[in-house]
Amino acid sequence: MKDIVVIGVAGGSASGKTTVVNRLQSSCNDRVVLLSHDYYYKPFSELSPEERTKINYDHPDAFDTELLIKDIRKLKQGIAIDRPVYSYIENTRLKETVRVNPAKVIIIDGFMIFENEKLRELMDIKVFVDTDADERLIRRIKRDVNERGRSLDSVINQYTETVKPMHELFVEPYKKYADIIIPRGGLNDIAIDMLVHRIEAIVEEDF
Ligand SMILES: Nc1ncnc2c1ncn2[C@@H]1O[C@H](COP(=O)(O)OP(=O)(O)O)[C@@H](O)[C@H]1O
Ligand SMILES: Nc1ccn([C@@H]2O[C@H](COP(=O)(O)O)[C@@H](O)[C@H]2O)c(=O)n1
Repeated sequence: MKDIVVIGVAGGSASGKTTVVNRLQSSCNDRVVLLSHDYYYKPFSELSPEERTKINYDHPDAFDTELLIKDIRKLKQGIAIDRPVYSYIENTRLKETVRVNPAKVIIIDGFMIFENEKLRELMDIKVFVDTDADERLIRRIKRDVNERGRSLDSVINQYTETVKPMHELFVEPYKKYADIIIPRGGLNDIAIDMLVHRIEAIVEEDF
């Protein structure tokens, strides 16, 4: 039996990670499972909803990365997990969980997944989705206003106060660990096709 392969997909907020991962998943169907670092945001349930809007969500302390590491290790041992479900609208974890069964390829996505050494060491292939900051900001404004229930002012304040400075501390410096860098994000067909072929080759091997 071949080892399970873990692929990490990092890159700044709104760089196109989800778009890349969805395209990888749809080419490889149920042979690939996805765990997003964002599922593992701490619930901060001891704080009021108002207090939770003020948290720095771009700092490593906002995540329960130890739980993600434990869950990846279980999947690698062939054990199913129940992963958390996170709401960006309520800024907390929901009560339900989602069962994730082991698969030959595990994709981990998250803007700062290369920052944590223990997490990084679990990854066999590291991909960084690289998109200019101005494009990421425009995409983030549209997404957070349309999908995450945020006001324009709150998105701009959060970006200048935490997202941008934390990106410079915890995302950009760790790009050097990537094996593959995808410029321009989710619409880079050539880079995504190459990755899909690599993953297809892995899942076609004898299990
Ligand atoms: N190449 C692109 N051009 C324009 N918009 C894009 C592109 N790639 C992604 N988007 C949009 O930008 C937003 C963020 O993309 P997403 O894939 O969710 O990024 P991430 O997972 O890195 O935060 C989404 O609303 C998505 O539809
Ligand atoms: N309650 C939360 C939790 C996270 N965020 C922001 O989400 C960004 C990460 O998601 P991407 O899909 O953009 O990688 C991160 O930059 C956090 O600022 C939030 O706004 N609220």
